[in-house]
Amino acid sequence: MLHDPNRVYVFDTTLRDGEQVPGCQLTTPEKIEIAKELELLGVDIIEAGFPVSSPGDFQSVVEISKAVKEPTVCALTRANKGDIDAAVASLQYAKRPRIHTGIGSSDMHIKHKFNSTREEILERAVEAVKYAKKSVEDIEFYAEDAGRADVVYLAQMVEAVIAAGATVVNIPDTNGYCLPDQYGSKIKFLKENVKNIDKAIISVHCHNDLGLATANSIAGLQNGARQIEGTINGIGERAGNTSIEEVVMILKTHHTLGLHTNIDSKRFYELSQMIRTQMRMPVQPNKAIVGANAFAHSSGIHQDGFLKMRENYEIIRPEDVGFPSATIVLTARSGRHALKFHLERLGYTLDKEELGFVYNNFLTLADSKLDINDQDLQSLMAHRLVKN
Ligand SMILES: CC(=O)SCCNC(=O)CCNC(=O)[C@H](O)C(C)(C)COP(=O)(O)OP(=O)(O)OC[C@H]1O[C@@H](n2cnc3c(N)ncnc32)[C@H](O)[C@@H]1OP(=O)(O)O
Ligand SMILES: CC(C)C(=O)C(=O)O
Repeated sequence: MLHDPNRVYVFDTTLRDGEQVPGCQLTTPEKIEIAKELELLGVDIIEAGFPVSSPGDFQSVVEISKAVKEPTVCALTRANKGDIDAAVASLQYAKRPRIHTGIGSSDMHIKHKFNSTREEILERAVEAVKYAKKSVEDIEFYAEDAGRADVVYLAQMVEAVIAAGATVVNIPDTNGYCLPDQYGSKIKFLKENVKNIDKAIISVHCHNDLGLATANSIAGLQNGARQIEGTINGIGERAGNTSIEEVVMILKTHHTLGLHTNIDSKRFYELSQMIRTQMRMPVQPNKAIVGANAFAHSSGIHQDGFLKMRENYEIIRPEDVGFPSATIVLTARSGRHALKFHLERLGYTLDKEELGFVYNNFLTLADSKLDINDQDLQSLMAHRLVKN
């Protein structure tokens, strides 16, 4: 069913799973602004909300459906008619509507959330897909907590929902439990044992409770999944979701994987800043790809290597993700090459002896001051050794 077997579809859930984060709730106009940016980024699917959850979320899905043209607009539901009816109504203006319905698939959820049995849950899953299919062609089914589900039962569920009309089957590691090889093996098993699997796309939706969301998503893609679900900045329930910028840049960096997306990665940094501001959720400075220090070189050995050839210490070019530029930060761990670089930038050319003198003064200052700025350098130069 896929035209290009190496194309990975990007499903953004910043406005749904991301927005579940305490303090990150957005107004409809804010969501529309973000949705338009996601469209420019090139995401294939925008999960716009959970329409039954509140009148505001319902209206957001309506307005996002009107505001974007290219991406599929998706609405989340539980496996019941009321949720699905609300989703159908909210998607009435979407050019490409998708309903994302599903139910728990692990014995933990079946017994302790639903007080039910595998058989009953399988029936509810199939009924929900069939019901949604009456109104919308594109149906994604999520097998919640698939990371902890018995793989044989999971395969039965996946086969049944595809037969009922699901076009995408989402295998979420809802609790961020799996190791990459376990998650990859689960996807491989489904690919090899579900007899109608070629009629649907397998999607990966991973959480970051053990810091493995991105690694697990990649393992899923390596084993046959072709849709990845995630958020900008990795925000999401608890420890967050897979970070879209990480997955996209992994695929771009590792050509041997042979996979590609439609994402314009040069937009990542700006969008990350926008999400940070609008959702009031700071980005950790060491966050891969978009963190403030992602391209900051601060120790002498690295700075020297970077100045000789940037690829010594950069596997991604900042411009490829729209990051303003790499920086050489002067600290007490910097060496003479970094100091010389900054002094030359300010117009000073020093010989070895002069540089050594200024460097010693620089170290004394840097031991007591965290951030050495241009003004500090000017002041150090005012006291430099002047040769006769
Ligand atoms: C895996 C995910 O769904 S991630 C998305 C999580 N996002 C959210 O929960 C945000 C939106 N949620 C909400 O606004 C509310 O929880 C609502 C409107 C959906 C439901 O609210 P309430 O009716 O008050 O129920 P509450 O949230 O307390 O409990 C959830 C109910 O849904 C049931 N449920 C949970 N998941 C599913 C599912 N996938 N399919 C069918 N029923 C489900 C639970 O068993 C429980 O039912 P019960 O009352 O018979 O025990
Ligand atoms: C709705 C589903 C896909 C989800 O968010 C999860 O399982 O984590």
